[in-house]
Amino acid sequence: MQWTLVIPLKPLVRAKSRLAPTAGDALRPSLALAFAQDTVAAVGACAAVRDVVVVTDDPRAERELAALGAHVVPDTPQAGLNAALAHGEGFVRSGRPAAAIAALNADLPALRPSELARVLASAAAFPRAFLPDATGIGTTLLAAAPGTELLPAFGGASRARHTASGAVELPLEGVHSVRQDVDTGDDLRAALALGVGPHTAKAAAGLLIPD
Ligand SMILES: Nc1nc2c(ncn2[C@@H]2O[C@H](COP(=O)(O)OP(=O)(O)OP(=O)(O)O)[C@@H](O)[C@H]2O)c(=O)[nH]1
Ligand SMILES: C=C(OP(=O)(O)O)C(=O)O
Repeated sequence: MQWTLVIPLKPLVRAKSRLAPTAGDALRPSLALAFAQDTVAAVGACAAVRDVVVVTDDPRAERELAALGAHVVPDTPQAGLNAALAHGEGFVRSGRPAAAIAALNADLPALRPSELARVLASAAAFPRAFLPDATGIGTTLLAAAPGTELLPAFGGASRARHTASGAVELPLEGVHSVRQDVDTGDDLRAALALGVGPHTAKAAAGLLIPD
């Protein structure tokens, strides 16, 4: 099965607010963009991915992510992450009603194409499936097979919400790079230890991240 990935991204000035103590307001937008660039580049290099749709209103992100091959769709006037994902899903399925769709966070700077391919291959066995984040509280990926609505319920404790909504939690080991989202300084340290992509490596080079 070939997948269309839908990746939501907030305007960069508002993104990654929980990284303020680590990055400060001057660096944070560039760091958020770097995470998204490394995420989109890894997704584009995954053999199981047909195409990538980014939902964002940010002009700088639009330019940089389109240069990596993403199709960029403006956000919906309806606020919030789940509205943005439903909007991206609607855009994709208005052209290809039978598309297999997976929503993926834009803050996965250590993402490896081979691990994403394993997750998507496993998701293909279910109508709706998801992968919990590294903390075990949230979600990094939610997949919907052809003919199934995505019904995204991201934000905060979304693992429990996705389970309650009937999505199957993928019981995978060894896919750390797909689970390691970066919200805090500790998350960034964990992602750097896994090995981040070139954009994040450059953007994070000047940061002092205590052990
Ligand atoms: N298009 C779009 N993307 C969103 C929106 N809200 C959150 N996102 C994206 O959804 C993913 C997870 O978001 P969060 O972790 O809640 O937000 P964040 O900006 O990454 O971090 P915080 O500011 O620390 O909450 C990230 O890729 C965000 O950029 C929204 O309203 N529209
Ligand atoms: C959006 C989510 O996560 P966070 O807010 O922790 O990035 C989520 O896990 O559903």
